[in-house]
This record gives sequence, structure tokens and C-alpha cells, in this order.
Amino acid sequence: MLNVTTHSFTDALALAQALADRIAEHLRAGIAERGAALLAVSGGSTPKHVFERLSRQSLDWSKVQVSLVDERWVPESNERSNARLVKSLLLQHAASEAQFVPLYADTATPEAGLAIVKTRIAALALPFDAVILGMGNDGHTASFFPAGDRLDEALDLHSSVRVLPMRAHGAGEPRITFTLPALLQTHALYLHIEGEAKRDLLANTRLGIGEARNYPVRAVLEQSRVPVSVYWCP
Ligand SMILES: O=C1O[C@H](COP(=O)(O)O)[C@@H](O)[C@H](O)[C@H]1O
Repeated sequence: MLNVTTHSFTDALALAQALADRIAEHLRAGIAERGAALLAVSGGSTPKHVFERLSRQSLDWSKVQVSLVDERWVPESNERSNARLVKSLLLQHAASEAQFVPLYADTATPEAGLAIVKTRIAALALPFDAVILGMGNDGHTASFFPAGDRLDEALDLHSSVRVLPMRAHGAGEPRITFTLPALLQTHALYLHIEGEAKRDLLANTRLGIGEARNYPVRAVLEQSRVPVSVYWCP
């Protein structure tokens, strides 16, 4: 896996500042080259400090679109909403000028809302300037869950589908996710993980220990389209 570079930091704040600085550089480059920039971020608990630091970066946020790599199919009033996290921590301060492109629609299921979300996502001018992935303790990334009902479709590098619903036992609620080939349409790809357990899981995954299908993050590490920068701290 020559495609993977790991950057280790002493603590979460040092990591957050370094990653926020890198992402801001990508966004500024996109704005300088094309007059606009596109960022996809993860939800969950790990990105909080990064969002806080990124929200204060000096750049023309009015030219930036921010979306999520995946979303839990819950409204923003729900504490598990990834959109809620992004709005409360990232789209603040300087970054309050950015345009948010949500993956959730107010329908009972992701299948019912898929057409609405697809229309929104089709309007995005890919490639992304940067994509920040996270990883769960079960080896999922985005909503590529072990035994996810549409995992094979989501990881199919020959597919032109950008978003898919996903259901999995360990997911908590139905999901919607960008597919892997869509997320690999990016100038820069980051995998942000924290803690010994995730570091060890990633190391085992890179060694090929365990069934690939049970550790979907392996599909990100093994692809050769985009180099992966892993940002880690204890
Ligand atoms: O459910 C999700 O989990 C992963 C990992 O979350 P964390 O709480 O372990 O940081 C996250 O990357 C993903 O976006 C989210 O939907």
C-alpha cells in the first residue's frame, strides 16, 4: 500500500490544527484555480476539533460548498445527525459563509429520498478539493459498513453512481453515503482516526488480516486512484 502516508500527532488539537491548515490550502487552491471549492467531511465524534479549527480559517468561504461523505437518515433535530454536527461546529465563524449541501431529505427512508438527494449531488462539480474520511471501530468508513446491504455497489470502482442508501446491522439507522468511486474523485483524500484501537485496526487491515468485506476501510487503502493521508493521534 504505497498509496498511504501516515502523519502522527501528539494530541487531538495539534492534529486538528494541522489538518485544518491542509484542508484550507486545498480550498484556497480550488478557489484560485476554478473560482470555487468543494469539500466533503465525515460525521461522527472524531472531527469536532478539526471542524472548530477549520471554521476559523481565513479564505473566501462564500465560494465553498461543503457536503458530507455520509449521513444517518435522521432529521437535524436528532443528535445523531451529521448535518447537525457540521452546522454547529464547521459552518460557524468565517465558514458560516459556506454553502452546505445536505445528504438528508425529509422522507421516511433514504430510498424514498434518494431522487431528491441525487438531484442535489448531480449539481456538484466534482472533483472535490478534499475529502475527509473517518473510521468506526468496526472498520467502516463513510457508510461502508461490514455486511452493509449495498456494500458491493458502494465499493464498485467501475460504477458511476454517486450516492446510495445503506443499511447494516451495526449502522444504528438507515444511511445514505457517497460511493467510493465518487469520493475518489478528489484532489486530496484524508483518513482521520484517533486512539490506539483504531490505529491497531488500521494496521491489521493494511496487513490484510481479516476478511476484506468485514473491514470496508481496506477498499480505501487498497485503491490506487488517490493517495491517502492518514492523520492519527492517541
Ligand atoms: O457513523 C459514522 O461513523 C464514522 C466514524 O465515527 P466516529 O464517531 O468513530 O468518529 C464517521 O466517519 C461517519 O461519517 C459517521 O456517519
